[in-house]
Amino acid sequence: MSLILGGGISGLAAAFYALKSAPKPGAITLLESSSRLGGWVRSVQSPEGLIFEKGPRTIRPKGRLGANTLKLVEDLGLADQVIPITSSHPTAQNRLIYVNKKLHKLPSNFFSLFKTHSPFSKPLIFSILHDLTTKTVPKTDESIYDFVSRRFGSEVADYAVSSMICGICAGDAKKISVNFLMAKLFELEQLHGGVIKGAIKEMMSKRPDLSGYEESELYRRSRIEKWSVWSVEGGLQTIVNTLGEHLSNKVEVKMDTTCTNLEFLEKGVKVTLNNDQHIEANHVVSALPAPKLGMLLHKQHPTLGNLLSSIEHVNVAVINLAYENIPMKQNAFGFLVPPREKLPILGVVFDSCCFEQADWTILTVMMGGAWYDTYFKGQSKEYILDIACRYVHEILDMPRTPHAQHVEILKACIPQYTLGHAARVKDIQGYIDTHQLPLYLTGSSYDGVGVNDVIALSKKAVESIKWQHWGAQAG
Ligand SMILES: Cc1cc2nc3c(=O)[nH]c(=O)nc-3n(C[C@H](O)[C@H](O)[C@H](O)COP(=O)(O)OP(=O)(O)OC[C@H]3O[C@@H](n4cnc5c(N)ncnc54)[C@H](O)[C@@H]3O)c2cc1C
Ligand SMILES: C=Cc1c2[nH]c(c1C)Cc1[nH]c(c(CCC(=O)O)c1C)Cc1[nH]c(c(C)c1CCC(=O)O)Cc1[nH]c(c(C)c1C=C)C2
Repeated sequence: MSLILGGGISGLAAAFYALKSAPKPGAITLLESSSRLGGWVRSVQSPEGLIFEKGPRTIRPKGRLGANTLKLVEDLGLADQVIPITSSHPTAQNRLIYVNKKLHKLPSNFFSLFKTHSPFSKPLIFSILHDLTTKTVPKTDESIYDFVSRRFGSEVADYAVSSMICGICAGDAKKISVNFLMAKLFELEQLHGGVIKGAIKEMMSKRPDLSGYEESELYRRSRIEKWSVWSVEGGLQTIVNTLGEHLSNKVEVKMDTTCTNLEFLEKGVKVTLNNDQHIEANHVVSALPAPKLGMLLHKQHPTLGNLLSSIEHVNVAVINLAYENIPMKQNAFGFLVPPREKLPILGVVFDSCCFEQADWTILTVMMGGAWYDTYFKGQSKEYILDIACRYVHEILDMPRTPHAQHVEILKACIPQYTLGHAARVKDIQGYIDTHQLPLYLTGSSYDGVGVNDVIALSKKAVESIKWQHWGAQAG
């Protein structure tokens, strides 16, 4: 029997691919501790009929991983429900940062590199020249902040990159490793002696390399129509629901079932459940956050348990605000607040600018992340809502009180790939390989925090399963 732990998008995708890869149909079981599937992918319907995204809201179509997710969505029969945002759409062009009590547009095209854009003190072309003329310092790892300061100068690090890190992992660029979120830039520097030099060389080969991934009709459409990001009708929860329907009758999905201990046997693995029952399986695919998996196997494998638990995750408060018949003055994806502004909000997504919902303006305020304890430790939801409303009023001139709202604190929802993360992940995989544990890892703790990353990792994990063991025992 093949066991999948966790019914978030990673676990569901793992089950989807396991159905394809398994040598014969049958015993795949998925355990989910809560009473719903999807994990952080959650679209809440408000009493007014509005959709509030609590977690992810847009997915990138580009590259191998983007193509892979579009293939999954097409295979699920959801192609007609995809809502694309093209690269000419205002939300793809306008990404804002809030500095010195003002909103500033980040440069979005080649020509804007030659002009001075506030809050930058000189045209960004000087930062590019800085990269072209700066020698490579051989390194194995450094913080994103230090890397960007070194190659492009401190303004780019403070305003553009520190904000981007907040807008992707709610993290502090001074602590996050360059090796993961900016792995590509770092690799270009180390391989070609500079980021821009490397990017130009790589641009010569125009067609994206999709090796290992299938191209779908939807991916071709995304390239022809130049999609920037996409979602689906009903919100991203639709993908989760459709995956759930696709798996029903083929995979045994056990809801409200928490795995409380994992014990590796001479052959296979014994799983303890919250009702004190046990399941034996040939192998386990973990689609749990690393620290949760760490706790489950700590008793038998403390070294592995400690390594998994050392991958830090942060809390994010997500506050959806809705205003009826009050249009916004700005048309943009949203704004981010660079950490040096020392404000209690990370950023605000202008959801209804991307995906209209009748006469409503819908905003999502995200707060906390790496600074959650600094601003919100022990605070109530009412306090958090009040802070969100106050800043939306001050910065965007929306009424002080919204017509509808939804507040939630997502505990330990985003992993932080801090310095040394790549080495930690290597040690984790090294331990699993050395001890020949029938354990396969997926989820956002290891190799990318976005939806595309985790779906692709689930595919890779399932494809690496030694199914012959499974075939021999499941017979
Ligand atoms: C606020 C926010 C905004 C985001 N925005 C974007 C975005 O715009 N675009 C994008 O691409 N990505 C975004 N992401 C990232 C994306 O949401 C994640 O990559 C993805 O949801 C991770 O899914 P997962 O299945 O790996 O983990 P999870 O969603 O954490 O799923 C794990 C599941 O395991 C279950 N579980 C836990 N412990 C046990 C146990 N012991 N036994 C059984 N089950 C257990 C949990 O209940 C959960 O359902 C965002 C994330 C957050 C938090
Ligand atoms: C303010 C907090 C956050 C906002 N979004 C997230 C947080 C923590 C989480 C998040 N956003 C994206 C991803 C996926 C990354 C990926 O690998 O695909 C995650 C985990 C998408 C994203 N959001 C922003 C950018 C630049 C990206 C990358 C993809 C893309 O280019 O679209 C910017 C951004 N995020 C937030 C805001 C307010 C914002 C910009 C104005 C919210």
